[in-house]
Amino acid sequence: MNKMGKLYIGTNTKMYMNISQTTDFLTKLHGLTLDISRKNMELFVIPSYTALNSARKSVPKESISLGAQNMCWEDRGQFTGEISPLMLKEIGVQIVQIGHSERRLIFKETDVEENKKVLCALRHNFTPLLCIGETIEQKEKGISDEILKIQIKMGLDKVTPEQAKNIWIAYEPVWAIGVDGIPASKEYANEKHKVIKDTLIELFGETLGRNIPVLYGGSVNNQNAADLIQMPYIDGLFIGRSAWDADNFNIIIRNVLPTFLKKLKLN
Ligand SMILES: O=C[C@H](O)COP(=O)(O)O
Repeated sequence: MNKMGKLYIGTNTKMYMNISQTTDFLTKLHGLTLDISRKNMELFVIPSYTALNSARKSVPKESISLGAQNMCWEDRGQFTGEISPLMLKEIGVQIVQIGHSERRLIFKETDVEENKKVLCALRHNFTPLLCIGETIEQKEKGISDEILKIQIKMGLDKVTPEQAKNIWIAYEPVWAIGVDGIPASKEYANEKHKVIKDTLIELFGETLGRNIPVLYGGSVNNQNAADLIQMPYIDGLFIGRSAWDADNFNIIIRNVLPTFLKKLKLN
């Protein structure tokens, strides 16, 4: 577990919410969670690009951190259709999601490209949320651990220990994500989180490596959220569908937080 004592919990709204849906969602979520101290919780939402500017104005950044779903690794230039770090800076985005499996699989992004984005995000003082995870084929071949290690080592290539303090990792097994996903068992997820932590420790040393937050994502819901968070190597949850209704997200947060705080006390 990370030693920062914070529950990391957030959602990526993928390509589902327009501007008003996003601001309504954020405003409601902010109101519902006002009484929860942010000392113990980092709450974040990653909306569509078009909604980001209005989203930032709709809720205080101290309440809900905002992230972009992707970012170009160059500041400016001939990159039609891309969004630069400077454009995200202008809006006041804090997090940049990098390498979601939908980017890797549908848009054929590679570990080398994810690494360029990670380095660029760090250069601009964003928190890169690097997403990693094995496909079902890789799992069945028994190479999940190797895949995770490659995605971490390639994705974080040339990241200095100082920069590593600002990184978050999301472990999202591809077979667990979305409408056809099967949630990973808490034991399986915990085992893979340990592989990830061990790899981070190998790269950045015991203290730094251990303190990089590793979040689990993939069919998290009201039923499995608290079970997942009680596991020693799971620092947070990265949720899709179950978090897109603010009331439901609030229920998940309130289910998870006491379990997380209890785990903190035991450590
Ligand atoms: O970015 C979030 C993940 O893809 C998880 O989505 P899901 O909870 O709908 O499976």
